[in-house]
Amino acid sequence: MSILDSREVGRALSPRSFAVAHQRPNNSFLGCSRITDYEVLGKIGQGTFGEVHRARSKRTGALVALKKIIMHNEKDGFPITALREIKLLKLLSHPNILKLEDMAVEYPAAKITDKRKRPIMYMVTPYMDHDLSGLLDNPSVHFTEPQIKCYLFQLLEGLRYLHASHILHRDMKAANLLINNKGILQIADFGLARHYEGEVPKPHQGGGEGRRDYTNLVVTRWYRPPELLMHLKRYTTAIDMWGVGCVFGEMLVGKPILAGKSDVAQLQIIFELCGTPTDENMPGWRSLPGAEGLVLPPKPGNLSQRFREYGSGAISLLRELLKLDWRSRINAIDALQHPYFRTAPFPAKPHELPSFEESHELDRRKFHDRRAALPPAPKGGTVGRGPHDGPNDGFGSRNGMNGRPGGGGGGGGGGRYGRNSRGPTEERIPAWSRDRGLPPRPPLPASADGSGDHTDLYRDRSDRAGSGGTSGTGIGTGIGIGIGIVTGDGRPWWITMIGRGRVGRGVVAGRRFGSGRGTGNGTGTGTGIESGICIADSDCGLFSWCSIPFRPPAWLALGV
Ligand SMILES: Nc1ncnc2c1ncn2[C@@H]1O[C@H](COP(=O)(O)OP(=O)(O)OP(=O)(O)O)[C@@H](O)[C@H]1O
Repeated sequence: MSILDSREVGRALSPRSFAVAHQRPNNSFLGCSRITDYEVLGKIGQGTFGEVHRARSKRTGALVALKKIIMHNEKDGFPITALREIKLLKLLSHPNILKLEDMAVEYPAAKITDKRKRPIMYMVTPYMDHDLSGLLDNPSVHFTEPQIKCYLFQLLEGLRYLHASHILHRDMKAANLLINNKGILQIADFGLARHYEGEVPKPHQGGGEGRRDYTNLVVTRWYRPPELLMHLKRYTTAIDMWGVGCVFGEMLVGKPILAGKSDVAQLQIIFELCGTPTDENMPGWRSLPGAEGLVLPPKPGNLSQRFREYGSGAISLLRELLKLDWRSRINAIDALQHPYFRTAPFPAKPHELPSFEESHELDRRKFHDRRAALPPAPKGGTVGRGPHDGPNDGFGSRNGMNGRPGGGGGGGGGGRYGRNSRGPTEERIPAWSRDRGLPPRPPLPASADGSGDHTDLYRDRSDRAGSGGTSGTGIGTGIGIGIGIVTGDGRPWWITMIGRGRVGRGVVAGRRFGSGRGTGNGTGTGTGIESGICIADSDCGLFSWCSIPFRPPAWLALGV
């Protein structure tokens, strides 16, 4: 059965079969390069994750973005959230999803004085000229309706693909939507994404019912739907659709439409816009844990009033996206069919859109002073902006590239990929919010609460924080020998290595040598030897699996 067939019947694929069914073409992922294969041109983002740099591939001349994976505490090993982001991105292939093209490794300097022992890994993606949040902050940029429709349509196309592929993004927001000067929009930042085990959305059926519990500590507050704010754990793809509604409204008015300063305030302003919950517009809301003690006199929302200047089509779609009832909230399939896209003015074609001055989170600072009315900065201070990265700085002075001045700037400790600079319930403000007043991400849970979301990010982070549980992730160097199966067309092709490791399956980067021979279109055997670094997720068992392409130059593969 093809992946499409399985989507149609809505069967929840296991993560492994999902991965197998989504295997990207071999030539779409370079493998693992050295950082010196790229010429670093400058920093474009500094978030909680660390840094994003603009760079040029010395091999192809193409502009790329390098996202550094920070390891705040080397003992914790390679962040599991980064592992998941890499694994998911490597599997996905859609024009509206940011493509992971390569991984780049920066090895520590040989000098004895260099305390850094571990290599630094960078995710390599195509360079995009803007993120939507930065673009909206640029006072010289004014979106037209055809332009908004064009971006929104692409966003929905990307999300339809993600949801049909059983993936929840869980951090839908303007800052995570990248746009280039060819008018293409791509969904980025899969650090909170995860495999979704419920049924995939079907036409005219909204988001449907959830099948299992996940943590509700996801989604940046201003884009967080009411069911999450009221602690629903059995949520669905509808949580991303709420975020689309917030982004749509933001494109219309030019700034975030639901900028709550606390979770309680967030619910309040949602109810002002969408009306207070009732048994009709949000069935079952009273039994949500977060609804306890809420006394809400029925009150209609002011959405039509607030958005009246944008016309009935926009209001109607916005209303569908911002439905309090997550079960009947419109899904991406139906949103793409909404009359809004079929009435004049029609969506622009991407190539018709104007190009703009680059707008990234660091560029945003230059717009700050020019901006008349910024939304107020949310509470929370700059928590999460942890200590200096120290040995994990990257682009070390030995290669003379980019030269982060004296290691200054803090490197964004304690972000999604780290944990040590904020308390378990603290929230933090990403770097970009300093300029635009964007909200903190969800707080870490006080404890792993056994919600059943065993593979969840926060759950894993709290495990790593020492509450027991698994032994964490690891990174190590080693050499391995494996035998495996070769599939292909008679020529050496793929071999799946099974090797014993200190850590479980995960990212393996290094040089591999091997040989194998397939029989026709069937299978065969092969042997191989690998050396390099292995970054893995220790809750996955003792054995490491890696598929090794023998066709150069791809010699990195992610285990699934
Ligand atoms: N491929 C890219 N091209 C251009 N800019 C990029 C690219 N990837 C990321 N950026 C810039 O870096 C910023 C942060 O990237 P990303 O969202 O992936 O990291 P993050 O750690 O998840 O950030 P945060 O947690 O602070 O939202 C983006 O908002 C964008 O401005």
